Amino acid sequence: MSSEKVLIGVIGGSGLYHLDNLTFVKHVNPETPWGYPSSPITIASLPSGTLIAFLARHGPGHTITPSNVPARANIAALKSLGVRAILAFSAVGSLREDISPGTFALPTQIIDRTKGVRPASFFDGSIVAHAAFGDPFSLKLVRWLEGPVRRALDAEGRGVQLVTEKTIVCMEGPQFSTRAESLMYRQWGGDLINMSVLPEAKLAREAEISYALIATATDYDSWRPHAEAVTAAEVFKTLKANAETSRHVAATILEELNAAAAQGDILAEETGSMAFSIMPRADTQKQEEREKLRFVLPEYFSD
Ligand SMILES: CSC[C@H]1O[C@H](OP(=O)(O)O)[C@H](O)[C@@H]1O
Ligand SMILES: Nc1ncnc2[nH]cnc12
Repeated sequence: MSSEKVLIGVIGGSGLYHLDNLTFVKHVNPETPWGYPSSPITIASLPSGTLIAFLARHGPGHTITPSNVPARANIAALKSLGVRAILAFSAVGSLREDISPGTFALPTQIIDRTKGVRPASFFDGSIVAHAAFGDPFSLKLVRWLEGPVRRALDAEGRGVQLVTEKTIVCMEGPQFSTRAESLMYRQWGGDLINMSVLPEAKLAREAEISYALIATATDYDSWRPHAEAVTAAEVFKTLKANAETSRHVAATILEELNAAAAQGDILAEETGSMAFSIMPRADTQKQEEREKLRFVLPEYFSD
């Protein structure tokens, strides 16, 4: 564990393997009870000297498939550094005509289409917990982000639009969806699609970390009649510009985000949220399981 606490963690997705305008401090690679994170975590300082943590979800050279991202180690490692709020970025497909490639979105709902092959809980032994997940993103954090992200996009001057209140489908991959699936997700109410927001968002909730996603649209997936179905080449066309804009957004808002997290209100929904989710059998809990869980939730599993 680090002695310097870092409140804000940033997870970079496809195309976003580093941030700009930060002073590099060090790399850390905490071993967690769930293994090592996707990559060493970069600790960097903002102009004020405030530290933030950056983690590349697929590794710095994009060598980890969405199904193999060590999400438990990633979230546990960030929590061990003191992280209380995560701003995650993701390249996503659009399921709506008005969300054109290049658009940024702050989703508020998720439809889970992963296939049960990803470990999705810290509670996989005999200590049972049922985290609330009706609102899978931290709504206070999402609402807070709207203004600063919109202002950052306006200031960049590329005309990038921000849309809110959207539903993201998380599919297993690594292959993209069929046309029939893509059409079905639209009927279900999906607006965006990726392969990464789960189990990341679930694990952040279990670790009592406020979590929000900036979804950056790269393509129209495969639902449009008479249009090509999505290919990786199509995604790559927009990925670089989206990553540049993501870096601009991060550089613009992180100082303010850290100040808001330090003040506390945007963390309020998640802090303490697991207190009534863990089945109350402390007397029978196995010591080795308590030790593992102490790594992410010291509040509930300290002796
Ligand atoms: C490169 S296309 C599919 C890939 O991109 C997204 O990654 P991330 O969410 O980490 O930006 C999507 O979820 C898939 O993993
Ligand atoms: N169409 C798509 N489906 C799933 N994940 C994606 N990431 C970027 N575009 C995607």
